Amino acid sequence: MTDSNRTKVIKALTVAGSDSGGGAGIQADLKTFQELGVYGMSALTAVTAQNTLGVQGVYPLEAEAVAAQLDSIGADLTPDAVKTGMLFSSGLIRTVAQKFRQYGWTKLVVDPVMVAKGGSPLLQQEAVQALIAHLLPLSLVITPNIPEAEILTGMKISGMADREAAARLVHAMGPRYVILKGGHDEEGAQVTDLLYDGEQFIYLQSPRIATRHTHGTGCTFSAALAAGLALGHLVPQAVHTAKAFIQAAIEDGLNIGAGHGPTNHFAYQNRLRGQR
Ligand SMILES: Nc1ncnc2c1ncn2[C@@H]1O[C@H](COP(=O)(O)OP(=O)(O)O)[C@@H](O)[C@H]1O
Ligand SMILES: Cc1ncc(COP(=O)(O)OP(=O)(O)O)c(N)n1
Repeated sequence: MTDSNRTKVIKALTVAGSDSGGGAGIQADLKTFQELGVYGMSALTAVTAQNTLGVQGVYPLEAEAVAAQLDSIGADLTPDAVKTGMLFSSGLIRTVAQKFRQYGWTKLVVDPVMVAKGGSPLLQQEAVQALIAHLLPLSLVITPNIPEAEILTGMKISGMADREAAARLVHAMGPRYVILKGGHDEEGAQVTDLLYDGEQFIYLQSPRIATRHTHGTGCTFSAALAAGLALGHLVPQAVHTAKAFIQAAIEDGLNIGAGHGPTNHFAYQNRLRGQR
């Protein structure tokens, strides 16, 4: 293939932590990008020692190292969309936000990762204000789960009316779209993710899957969303694909390790290929 007849390569960037177990973080994001036909790039914020049993260690990188990775990408490889995951500290959040402004990366999905499933903190408490002040105003979409929305808004969420109220409050912090994910609401046979654009609510429902193999669901969902945006889809369309991607990935979850196994990043494409 010559340089001139190459088709355009769609690229997405994840700014997140590494999960040594491969189910969440950078690893989940890159697998998801690849499965959706998007070239994946990464800027690492932290290394975690992690497996299906939990998080055994968290080792954040220096802000200088994160800035250098973003500069290397910014100087050469413009991403078509960007997502953030684990950012750990207010210093890293300020650095990342400053680089996003510098390079004009506005197709931005913020997954406000705070705590891993086993309870280990992935964002320092004092960094929540930095997230609100520096990153939310830059974001196109934010994808909190229910506990994250409670921390961002300071309100207790119980029931759909509370979720709508919380989505309004988060929207007022700057993102153009809020997706308040419903995985932590264990009521009922359906899981409902709420999409709010500042005017109307869209309810994305899917059957609740009874499984403990849900490690990395939030990372995978937000990465699928970023991949869709990179491909040029509008937010409502990209959310539908992300929901289908995560549904398939949870349904075919991987029973590896002794704890919460990861979702199956192959599942969505396997189904499209008729291999299940
Ligand atoms: N048991 C489940 N069955 C079906 N979908 C689920 C289940 N748990 C989570 N999801 C989906 O996975 C995505 C992540 O949800 P959630 O668990 O709320 O976030 P997080 O992984 O960030 O804690 C959402 O799209 C949600 O609807
Ligand atoms: C390195 C790293 N980043 C993010 C997470 C949290 O991932 P999430 O998709 O919310 O999945 P669970 O932790 O809830 O399984 C993580 N664990 N590690």
